[in-house]
Amino acid sequence: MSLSPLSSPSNPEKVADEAFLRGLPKTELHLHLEGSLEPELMFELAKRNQVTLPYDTVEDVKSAYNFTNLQSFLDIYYKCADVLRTEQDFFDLTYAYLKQCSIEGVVHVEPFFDPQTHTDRGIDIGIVFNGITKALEQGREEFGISYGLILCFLRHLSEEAAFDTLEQAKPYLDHIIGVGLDSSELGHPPEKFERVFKAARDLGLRAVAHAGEEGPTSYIENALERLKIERIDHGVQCTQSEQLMQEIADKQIPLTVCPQSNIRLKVYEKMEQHPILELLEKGLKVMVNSDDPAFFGGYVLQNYLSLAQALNMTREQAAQLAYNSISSSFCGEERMRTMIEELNGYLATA
Ligand code: HPA
Ligand SMILES: [Zn+2]
Repeated sequence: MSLSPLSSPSNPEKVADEAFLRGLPKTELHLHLEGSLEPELMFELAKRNQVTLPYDTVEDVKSAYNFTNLQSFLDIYYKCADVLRTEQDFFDLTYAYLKQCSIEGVVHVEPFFDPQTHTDRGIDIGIVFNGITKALEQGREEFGISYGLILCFLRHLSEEAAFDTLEQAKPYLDHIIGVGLDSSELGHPPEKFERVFKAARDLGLRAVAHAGEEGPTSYIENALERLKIERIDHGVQCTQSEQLMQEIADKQIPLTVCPQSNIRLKVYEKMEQHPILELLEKGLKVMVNSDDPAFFGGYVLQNYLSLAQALNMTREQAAQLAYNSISSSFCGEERMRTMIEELNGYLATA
C-alpha cells in the first residue's frame, strides 16, 4: 500500500506543547480495556454489583498503585477487574475510555480485552463482547472514532485454555480484528501459543503479541517467527540486540511502545532514560500508547506530553509518532488514507 508521506509541521524543531499534541490526529493500538478502569468507576461498579473491594477510598486505591514490576501490577489489575460483571459494566468501561479519546485527538483505537479474566469468574463471553462492541459502535457514531477489537490470550494460562477461549469467541468473530498475547511474560514464551495463533490466523484474524516488555530478545524473535505477529507490543528490549533492532527497522515492524507503563513498572527508572526517540531516530516504526492508563497515571496524550517534557520531543518527532500510529493500524486502506490526510491537514495549519 503506498501512503502519502508525512508533511512537515511548521517549527519542526520546537518542543511539542500540549495544544499541538492534543490536536494531532493519532490512534491508540496498545490499550487494555480492563486497564482503563478508573478507581471512581470501580467503586461505582462495586456498589452496583455488591462486590467488596479490598480498598475503602479512591485514595487507598491510588496508593496501592505503587508497582515494582509487571507481576506486582497484574496481581492488582486482575483483582480490580472483579467488579466487571454485566453487559452494562463492560459498556460503561469502554464508553468512558472512548470519551477520553475524543478529547485527546485519538481518531482510531484497537483496544485489547482479556476474556479469560471474566470467563474464569463464570461470566459468559457474550456479555463481555456485547457490552464492549455496543460501546465501540456508539463511540464511532458519537465521536467518529473508528475501531478494531483485539482478543488477548492470557499467557500465564495454558495453551488448552487459549484454544477454549478461541472456541468460545467463534460466534463473535465478526466483532474482532485480531488476537494478542498478554499477562506475565517471563516464563511464558511465545512458542507456548504457536498452535493457537496459527488457528486464529487461519480464521482470518490478525496477530500481535506482547514481547520484550520485560522478557529477553529471544521472546521478540520467537513472537515474530513462530506466532507470525504483525506488530510487537512493547518490544523495547530489542535495544539489547543491534541485529534485532536493525531487522525490526528494515522490515518496518511496528512497536506499540507505552512510555509511562515502562516507568511505572520499573522497566526504566525515569522517563529521561526511555529509548523511544532513539528508536525513532534509528528508523524503527515506534509509536506512543497508554497500556493501562487508569493504573499508570495517564492516557495517550499524557504519554506524549511526558516525552516532550523529559526528552524534549520535537513537533516533528511527535508528528512522526502519530503517523506511525496511523500507518501501523489494521483499519484498512481507505480509513488509513483519510486519517493521514487529516494528519497532514492538521500539520499544514498547526
Ligand atoms: O503491560 C502489560 N503487560 C502484560 N500484560 C498486561 N495486561 C495488561 N497490561 C499488561
Ligand atoms: Zn499491554
